[in-house]
Amino acid sequence: MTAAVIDGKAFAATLRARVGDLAAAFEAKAGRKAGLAVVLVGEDPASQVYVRSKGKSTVEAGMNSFEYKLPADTAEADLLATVDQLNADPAVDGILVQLPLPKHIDEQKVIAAINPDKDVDGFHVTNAGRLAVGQPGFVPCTPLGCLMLLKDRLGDLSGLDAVVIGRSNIVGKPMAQLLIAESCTVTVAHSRTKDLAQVVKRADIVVAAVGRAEMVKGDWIKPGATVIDVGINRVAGAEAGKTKLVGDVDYDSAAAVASAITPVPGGVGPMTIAVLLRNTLVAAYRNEGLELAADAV
Ligand SMILES: Nc1nc2c(c(=O)[nH]1)N[C@@H](CN(C=O)c1ccc(C(=O)N[C@@H](CCC(=O)O)C(=O)O)cc1)CN2
Repeated sequence: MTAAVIDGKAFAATLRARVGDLAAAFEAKAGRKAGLAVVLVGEDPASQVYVRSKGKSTVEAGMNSFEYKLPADTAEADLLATVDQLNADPAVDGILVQLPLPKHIDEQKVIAAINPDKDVDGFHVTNAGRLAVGQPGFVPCTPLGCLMLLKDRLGDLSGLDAVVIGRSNIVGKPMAQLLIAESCTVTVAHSRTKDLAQVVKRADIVVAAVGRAEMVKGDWIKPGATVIDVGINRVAGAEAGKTKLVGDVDYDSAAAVASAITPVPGGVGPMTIAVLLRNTLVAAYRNEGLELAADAV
């Protein structure tokens, strides 16, 4: 079997276009644009790229982008003051603090300071709780993007066996919650899971979010399974001095067994920013008390 390639880049472009249409409708109804504030602390090169891309995509979708670039030695209290200021700003519907933060800043404290109704990253404990009990809130962008790709590919997920490899607050745990809500039978595996290969072999759906380059091998995959690779690992390329991006899944061996698989790059990654725009749009509608159909975006 050669797996179908799940084209996250194309899906994300369609989602961004839909958000753009609804952002225009929002502006017509509310008399203002939806707004996303992104805060970057420090000069991590990858974070700079992501933040630039978020700003550009936000503007392209017809929303306002507010960028705050703070030096790496910013005091935690000053970052918290910036978050407070954004919480109080009615032009700001969504707030995102780019992670990782410099080591001297307590990430959990900063996330806790964001108004949950502007927390378009879905990282606040209130939104984690809402997801766990099935209340409306914000769901972290990467796992929600994975779920959109899965539902687009498979339709109804109920009754399927799903294994999520990784238990982070940002991907693994919310991914498991989303799959439970879709009536999958969910196993959360991680670095200490015994017989990981055997656990993965049971799964109709594999979501790899473990952060280890090409760890999941093709002979771990059940024939016909759908494989979602969340990993983004930079490794040495074939040419001396060159690097390349690979996922957490050994793509070639997995693609020989799976029925469908996301590539890296071009799979889950582009969905993260598209879903961020979607969450910001939803925040704007909610903040203005405007109706947005549940299946609109
Ligand atoms: N506050 C947040 N911080 C971080 C998040 C997040 O969702 N919220 N996620 C990641 C980084 N991230 C967005 O911030 C992100 C990662 C990857 C991509 C992406 O499109 N990747 C491309 C490859 C890009 C490349 O060439 O390097 C792909 O996979 O095709 C977008 C956004 C950590 N921090």
